[in-house]
Amino acid sequence: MHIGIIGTGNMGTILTEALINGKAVCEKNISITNRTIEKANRLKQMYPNLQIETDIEQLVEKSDLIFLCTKPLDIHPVLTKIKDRLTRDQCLVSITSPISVEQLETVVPCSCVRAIPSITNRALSGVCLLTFGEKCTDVWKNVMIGLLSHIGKPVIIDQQITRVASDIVSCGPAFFSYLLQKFIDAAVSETNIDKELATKLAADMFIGMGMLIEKKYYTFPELQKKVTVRGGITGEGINVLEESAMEDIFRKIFRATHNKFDREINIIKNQFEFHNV
Ligand SMILES: NC(=O)C1=CN([C@@H]2O[C@H](COP(=O)(O)OP(=O)(O)OC[C@H]3O[C@@H](n4cnc5c(N)ncnc54)[C@H](OP(=O)(O)O)[C@@H]3O)[C@@H](O)[C@H]2O)C=CC1
Ligand SMILES: O=C(O)[C@@H]1CCC=N1
Repeated sequence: MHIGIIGTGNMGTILTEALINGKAVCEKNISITNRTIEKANRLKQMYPNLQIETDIEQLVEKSDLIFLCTKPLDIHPVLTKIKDRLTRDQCLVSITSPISVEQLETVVPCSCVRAIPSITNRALSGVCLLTFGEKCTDVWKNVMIGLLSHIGKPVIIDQQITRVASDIVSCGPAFFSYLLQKFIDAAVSETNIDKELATKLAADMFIGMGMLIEKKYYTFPELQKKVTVRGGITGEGINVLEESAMEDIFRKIFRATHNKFDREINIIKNQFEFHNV
């Protein structure tokens, strides 16, 4: 199987690296292209057996499975360019949330999949969210599940929970590293610890906590209960969190991402409706 990757920005690069490092596919069986071709060339310096294609249509013709890794508004123009090169036997995968598999299916004749990755997939960990198009064949469904199992846990989701699932899986690493950064900064400004040590301690704590969850030793509530000794010090900190309207903050985050999502969906709807006129 030959894989084509359109767009080697942030996520296209991470996906390529993860597929190679996770031994999902050999370097030589991946072709990459990018609007600014230097970016694709940089990736080839790391993985010399990758194939570079300057012509997007040629990349599509030689690939069985094509990942579209551009930003949402760049997807429709790319689809318009490649649709006549795609055949029923191929499979097209979009990695962005505001474009549905149904929309992809209105433009291209092949199997369509949406696979929303997470930066955690770079460490061959975390979740990759999958939604299959109506016309996606069982063969391609199995290929996708098998392939993504090399870089994380594929989880099939319903279209209607796309945004919230993506908030948790894909935006989550940004949200929680932001909070961790604030935790470290406060430790440094309130005490005598230096930033380097505070960062190392916090990172190792986070990794350790992840292992506890992975090994299913504790659930999140159990973890809190075990650490919060009655009348002890952790409880003082938890009291501060409880008084800080944390729930409100997270509700606001989900509202903000969903509002942005709705705005993007409207712009994209116009692109696709115009196409189908
Ligand atoms: N960041 C994340 O954690 C996640 C991102 N996503 C999704 O991934 C997608 C990409 O995001 P991200 O990688 O951060 O964005 P980037 O801007 O880093 O990458 C997009 C790339 O697409 C290239 N591109 C645009 N148009 C074309 C074209 N016509 N032909 C070839 N290449 C093209 C751009 O080229 P150029 O260099 O010229 O700009 C750029 O390198 C988004 O839709 C996002 O929603 C999904 C899950 C997680
Ligand atoms: O399309 C998405 O939902 C992803 C999540 C992080 C950035 N983009």
